[in-house]
Amino acid sequence: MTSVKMFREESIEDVIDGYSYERIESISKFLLDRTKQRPEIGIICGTGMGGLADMLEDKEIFPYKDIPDFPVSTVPGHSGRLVFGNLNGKSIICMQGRFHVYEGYSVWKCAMPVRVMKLIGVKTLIVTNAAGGLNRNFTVGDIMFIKDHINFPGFGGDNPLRGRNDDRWGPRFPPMSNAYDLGLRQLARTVAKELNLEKYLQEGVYCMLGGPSYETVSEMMALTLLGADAVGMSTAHEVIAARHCGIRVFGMSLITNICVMEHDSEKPLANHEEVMETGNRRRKDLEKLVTGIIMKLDTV
Ligand SMILES: O=P(O)(O)O[C@H]1O[C@H](CO)[C@@H](O)[C@H]1O
Ligand SMILES: Nc1nc2[nH]cnc2c(=O)[nH]1
Repeated sequence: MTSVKMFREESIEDVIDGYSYERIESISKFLLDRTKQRPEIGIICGTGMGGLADMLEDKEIFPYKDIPDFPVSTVPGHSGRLVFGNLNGKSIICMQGRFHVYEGYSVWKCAMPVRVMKLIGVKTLIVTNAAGGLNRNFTVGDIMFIKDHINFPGFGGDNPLRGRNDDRWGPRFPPMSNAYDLGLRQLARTVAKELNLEKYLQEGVYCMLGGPSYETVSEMMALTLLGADAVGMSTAHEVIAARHCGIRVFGMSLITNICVMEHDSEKPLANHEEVMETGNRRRKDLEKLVTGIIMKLDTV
């Protein structure tokens, strides 16, 4: 009996080249031929934060499964659609669902849509995620502006830029020490103040692990020693791809659960239902914050 393959198998060329420039160009052309939007702002929705795409007006929706050569989303809380639309007159492209390495995709494949955004014309990327709070001062529902990341898979060479470098995207060895734009963070802080959201605000370091298992107690303690304030399974690869091709980045984590750093504790364990529930509960404030930032983007 023959089995049905869901994914095109990766050839050795794929592994070395990732998605070639031309392959990504044809995906962006497919989209540009089918939308009237010409967005300069991109949004990636974290788990349970798909509402950020729902708030767009005049939506044009492309399910990932209908975009040639695009991966598909497999995680609850990630709808799997590219949504184009307007937010108070500004043209936006939004990934309502991202790709994670634990889904079985290569890290360069997970980051590939960021390059599609680049060829579509995106100049600023707003990246959001759900994350576990490691910092003792954090509370469930806090919003952490990301000032830096620790790309744990990258320590072992699992970097989205691995493989042949195409200079049309950016240099072989891009700096990453200013990945999260200071001006955008300052702008976001001003907007949060205006919206009375200051009490939820945190700023810190996001650590990306491969997942899908949540952390052991000893792993959480180790991450804290390394200087991480929040932990998740995404974002760093997208930000690296964005910075490599010159897109400026604002990132924020919704603290959906607090990491329990005691052995043999009887406190509830991390779970995806809590992660999605917190996303839903905090959705309105996140939407107001993102809208406010987008409205003032021209000022920085
Ligand atoms: O990072 P996002 O996609 O927001 O989701 C986070 O939440 C999921 C785990 O509950 C993981 O996918 C983790 O990365
Ligand atoms: N790795 C990890 N990812 C998360 N995503 C949301 N919460 C968590 C968490 O506690 N750990």
